[in-house]
Amino acid sequence: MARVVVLTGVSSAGKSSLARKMQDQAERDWLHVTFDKFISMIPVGRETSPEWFVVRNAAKDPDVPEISFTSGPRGLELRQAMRDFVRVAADRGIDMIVDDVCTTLEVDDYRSQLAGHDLTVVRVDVPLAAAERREKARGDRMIGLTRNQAGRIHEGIDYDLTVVNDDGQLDACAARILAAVDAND
Ligand SMILES: Nc1ncnc2c1ncn2[C@@H]1O[C@H](COP(=O)(O)OP(=O)(O)OP(=O)(O)O)[C@@H](O)[C@H]1O
Repeated sequence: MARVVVLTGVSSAGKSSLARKMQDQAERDWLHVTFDKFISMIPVGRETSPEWFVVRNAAKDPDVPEISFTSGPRGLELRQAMRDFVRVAADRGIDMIVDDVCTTLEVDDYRSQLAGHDLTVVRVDVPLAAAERREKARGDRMIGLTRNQAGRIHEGIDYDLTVVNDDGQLDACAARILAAVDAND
């Protein structure tokens, strides 16, 4: 049985940062599996297309940028392939921290594929203002993606744990998740 922690939250919530912090803090070796790496395997410049991932202006107010990012047919297959990979690696006994932006569909699939493993699904929350500040500061993110995800991704999901990764809270959030996983042992 493997231990798998799925970190889900809006873009710039700090999922990757948290995963790396958990790796630093933990004594055991966790593999960090991130959707960013799967996207980076697509030929550069072709990531956004009707086939892979579709970017649309979703602004309700012209002064408030909002961008929707949805999967085309190959994007859906790639997302499924990432979850399949997580299942295969877990079956081989590899402990993983997975960072992904999940809706109910993805969380339900992780739960069904990882039945028999020790799975903890964590909502990585953050005040929208802090996430939007980070989104701007990063310089490599589409402005308005965080706001669009914040309005829809958490609906109907039953989380095992919620952490609020506000500014300065990275160490504490990582420690809290690791403690929750250890408590399952
Ligand atoms: N607790 C924190 N305090 C301050 N800055 C933070 C905190 N957590 C993350 N950040 C910063 O926020 C930015 C986004 O973090 P990160 O890449 O971890 O987010 P993410 O949720 O993985 O985003 P994406 O889904 O877009 O990949 C980074 O610049 C990171 O340094």
